[in-house]
Amino acid sequence: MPASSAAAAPLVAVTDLTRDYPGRRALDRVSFSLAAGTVTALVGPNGAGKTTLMRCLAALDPPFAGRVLVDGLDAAERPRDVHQRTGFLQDFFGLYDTLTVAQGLWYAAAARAVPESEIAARMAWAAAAVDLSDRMNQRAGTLSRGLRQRLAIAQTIVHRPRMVLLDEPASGLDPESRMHLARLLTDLRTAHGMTLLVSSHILAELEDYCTHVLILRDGRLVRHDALADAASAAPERADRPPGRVTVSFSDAVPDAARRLGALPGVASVEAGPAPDRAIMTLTPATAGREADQRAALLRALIDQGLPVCGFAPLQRNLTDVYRDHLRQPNGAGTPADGPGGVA
Ligand SMILES: Nc1ncnc2c1ncn2[C@@H]1O[C@H](COP(=O)(O)OP(=O)(O)OP(=O)(O)O)[C@@H](O)[C@H]1O
Repeated sequence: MPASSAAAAPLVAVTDLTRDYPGRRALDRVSFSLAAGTVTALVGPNGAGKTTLMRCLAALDPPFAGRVLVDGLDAAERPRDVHQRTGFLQDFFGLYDTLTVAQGLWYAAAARAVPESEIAARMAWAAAAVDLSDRMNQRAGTLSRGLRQRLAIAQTIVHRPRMVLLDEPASGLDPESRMHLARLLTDLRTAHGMTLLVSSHILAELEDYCTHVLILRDGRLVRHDALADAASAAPERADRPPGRVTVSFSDAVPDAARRLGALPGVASVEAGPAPDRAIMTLTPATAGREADQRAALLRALIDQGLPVCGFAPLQRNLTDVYRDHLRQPNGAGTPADGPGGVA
């Protein structure tokens, strides 16, 4: 269990959650918990069950079997209480086109039982969070696709929920708005203590703000880890991905690919992105000997008289972790509730 999640009490506890649609099992005995104050990337191929899981957590769909607890409340028994603690941005969200931004925010806050005396302050906060403060009087139906998305996010968080579920929140946003969204989600966690579950097919984007990753495949949970642990814990198997290092030189190195490729322990060399930089893929090392292998390579670079000014192992990122799991038969990775799981 990652140390980072050990101390915090779980805000969400899911046990053996199973959900069927006619003729199809969408979730199959899914168990995990989300520590308060974490941001979890929910990833998996199309049809893996991500939206179904979010709907069950949001107490919109009752489980066929199993249990969902949010803040200690059973979602099947107390759905309205769970609604008040939850903000859910669905992938196909609806807005009332004839309402202005302010009216939409007021309606969302009132529907989530925010006391009337607090609604104006919450509306101002949510509008500022998504950079819509100057459009309070514009009708939703006249907003662009990206602005509608931002309004929907503001409506999702206006009641300051403890748990926020966002299904593809970045779709339709321009690059600047996506960066803004990443900052907002980080802020919701760090400044407001919210717990977030975010699905997206753009893994690089999730990496900017997620602390954990949860991988679903065919309705089953195949991995749930703290992101740093998931990225460093390559599974012990024959096709374990080799290590990579990035090396910078203070001057361009002539004939770099040949010279670097001839060094001991180097399997291949990618030039660039600049002429004074290279990415080197190492030959497979015995588990636990990767650091020795890198030390030997650094010594060899210096012995060759190469002007090394930077040398760093390339971290495996979320994309690598995900690709790893897709390569395994039936997507079987570290069991979600095994040693690598998050409690
Ligand atoms: N209303 C429904 N009736 C029948 N089957 C459904 C229904 N909703 C979802 N399913 C099926 O349940 C499975 C899980 O669907 P879900 O929408 O949860 O997947 P997802 O991971 O969110 O997919 P995507 O990435 O494409 O949005 C899929 O096989 C889907 O076809």
